[in-house]
Amino acid sequence: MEYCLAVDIGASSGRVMLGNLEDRKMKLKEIHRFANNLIEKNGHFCWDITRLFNEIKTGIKKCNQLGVKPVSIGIDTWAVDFVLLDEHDELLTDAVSYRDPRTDGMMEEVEKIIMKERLYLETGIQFQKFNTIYQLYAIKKQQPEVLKKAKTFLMLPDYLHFLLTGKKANEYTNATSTQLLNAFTKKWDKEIINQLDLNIDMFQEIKMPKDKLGHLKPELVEEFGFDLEVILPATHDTASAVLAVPELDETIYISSGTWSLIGVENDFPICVTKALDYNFTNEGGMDYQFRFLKNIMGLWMIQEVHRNYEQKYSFAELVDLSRGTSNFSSIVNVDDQRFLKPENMIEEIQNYCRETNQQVPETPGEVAKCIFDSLVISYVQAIGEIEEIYEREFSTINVIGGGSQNELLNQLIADVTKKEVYAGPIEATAIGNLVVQLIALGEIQGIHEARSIIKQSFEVKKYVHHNERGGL
Ligand SMILES: Nc1ncnc2c1ncn2[C@@H]1O[C@H](COP(=O)(O)OP(=O)(O)O)[C@@H](O)[C@H]1O
Ligand SMILES: C[C@H](O)[C@H](O)[C@@H](O)C(=O)COP(=O)(O)O
Ligand SMILES: [Mg+2]
Repeated sequence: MEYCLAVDIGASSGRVMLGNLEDRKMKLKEIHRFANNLIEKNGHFCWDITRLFNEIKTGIKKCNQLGVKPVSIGIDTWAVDFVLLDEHDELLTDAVSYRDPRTDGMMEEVEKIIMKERLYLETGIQFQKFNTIYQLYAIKKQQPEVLKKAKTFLMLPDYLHFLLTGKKANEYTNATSTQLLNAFTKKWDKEIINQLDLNIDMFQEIKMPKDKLGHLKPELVEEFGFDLEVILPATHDTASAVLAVPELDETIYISSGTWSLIGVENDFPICVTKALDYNFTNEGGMDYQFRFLKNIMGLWMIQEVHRNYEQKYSFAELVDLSRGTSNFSSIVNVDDQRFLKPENMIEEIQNYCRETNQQVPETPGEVAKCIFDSLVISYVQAIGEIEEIYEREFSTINVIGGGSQNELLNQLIADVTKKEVYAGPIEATAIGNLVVQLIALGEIQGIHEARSIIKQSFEVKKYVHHNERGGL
């Protein structure tokens, strides 16, 4: 019975989870949790990558207090963001966030060189202004000397694994989110990279989930009191999360955290014109599966409202406050770019409602209800697009991640879609991270057995639509 460590760092919080199998059930223990947030550094919105690494080390050391010695560790985070290293393996860049405005206008600049249709056919990746391709193009335009000096490109989980082991590689699932990896060759698309002159030599070898990257640097073995082997999970957190969906047949998943990622799992990329028009993406998964999904602004909006109210209301309290506002029904387009990084989310929502001649939310409950109702509208739109492209209906929706604790939202989804809604596992990302390690260690045969174990190990709540409640 081996213990493994999964480190899941989302945009709002990180957690170090200890996992193992007992009687063919998965046991999961949260041994460290920490906040994550943007910081302003050198004029950009960044992640405090040094603090995040120190939090990981704090979590690893807590194993000693528990008297356990895990054998492996894997780290996953959000997608697209990266760092560049110089010839001495020192940081050339900060860990700039995808919410930073440095990529404003870059998609249009790239499109002057590579047509959208071609980029989509080669990579299958959605057009988001924050994709890695546009972040790198921004560096090329704004700091050309930095791109020229770069010897190593590492996405954030790659970099954290490098800090642990000294080994460099780009993990496949996260690399697909860059919009620079070819969906068919599964390798860096050298033609696209060279056409944009993005320094092809800095990209590293593509490694797959289950690959063993290496053991800890000796000084860390000394610091922790035990060794660990890095076994690559699906380092894109959503790729890990979807591995933990207990039942995928007939199911549309909603990975509900800072973002809402809504989609289905596929054996091949879907790059048809309609998928491009609806801006769906084909992110890579373990065993070369694809996640055909759409990004929806997600619970980021309520996170910002929580911050605007200076954490006066918990997320659960904001949900409860929204229940008492049934006569409030204003809706915003959650996917409007104005909500990606507004100065003040409450004011941005109020301005939107004012500009669209709708009732302006004034109380915390009204603001929260506007967000939850508006998210469901966007989910319904995406579900309709998925069923149109697949030319079939899906009978169930599985909400995974922290957002699956929002019982009001889960019920709203069931009421409006009239589909069965399953909520959980909450820590789907960490669970998906762990199953990959356990598969690599030979403790689980493969993803089918893993999903069966997950189904028996974790609570999933069911919601059905209540006729008397009606829709929105
Ligand atoms: N008790 C709760 N009730 C309702 N919503 C909750 C609760 N706990 C967490 N959430 C929601 O879960 C979100 C965080 O989900 P999580 O998957 O941890 O995000 P990420 O991985 O992006 O950091 C919060 O923004 C909040 O909206
Ligand atoms: C920017 C990306 O679209 C984003 O990272 C998304 O892919 C994702 O992984 C979100 O994860 P959270 O846990 O931060 O919601
Ligand atoms: Mg997450």
